Amino acid sequence: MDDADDVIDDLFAVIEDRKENLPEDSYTTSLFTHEKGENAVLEKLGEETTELILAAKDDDREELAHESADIVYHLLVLLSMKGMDVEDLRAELSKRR
Ligand SMILES: N=c1c2ncn([C@@H]3O[C@H](COP(=O)(O)OP(=O)(O)OP(=O)(O)O)[C@@H](O)[C@H]3O)c2ncn1[C@@H]1O[C@H](COP(=O)(O)O)[C@@H](O)[C@H]1O
Repeated sequence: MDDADDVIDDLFAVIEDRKENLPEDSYTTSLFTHEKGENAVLEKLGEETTELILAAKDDDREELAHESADIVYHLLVLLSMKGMDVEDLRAELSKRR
């Protein structure tokens, strides 16, 4: 795997590190410690999915890529919150091939 292939695994490792160490000035930490609990990340996923749909309707490929990345990041945070791993996602996708 080259650097680009590693990017999702690397991002998940950063998220796991934030969960364990809760550094200040980290957006990821703010999600793990949010007073709304997991609802904060669920709300973000809802908002960003709406933004993704609007970008698709506008045929705005740059915005579509931006919102896709926001969704993948927040999805990985959600998996981490649930004690799941990026491997669970990979396994589920592989099963469907
Ligand atoms: N991939 C992401 C990532 N994607 C989105 N976000 C944050 O998610 C929030 C998205 O919420 P909003 O859509 O409301 O954001 P916005 O600023 O209004 O932007 P728009 O979507 O409206 O353009 C923003 O604050 C983004 O900074 C992310 N924050 C962090 N990461 C990754 O996580 C790593 C660790 O980040 P920290 O935990 O902040 O150190 C970073 O190095 C990145 O690799």
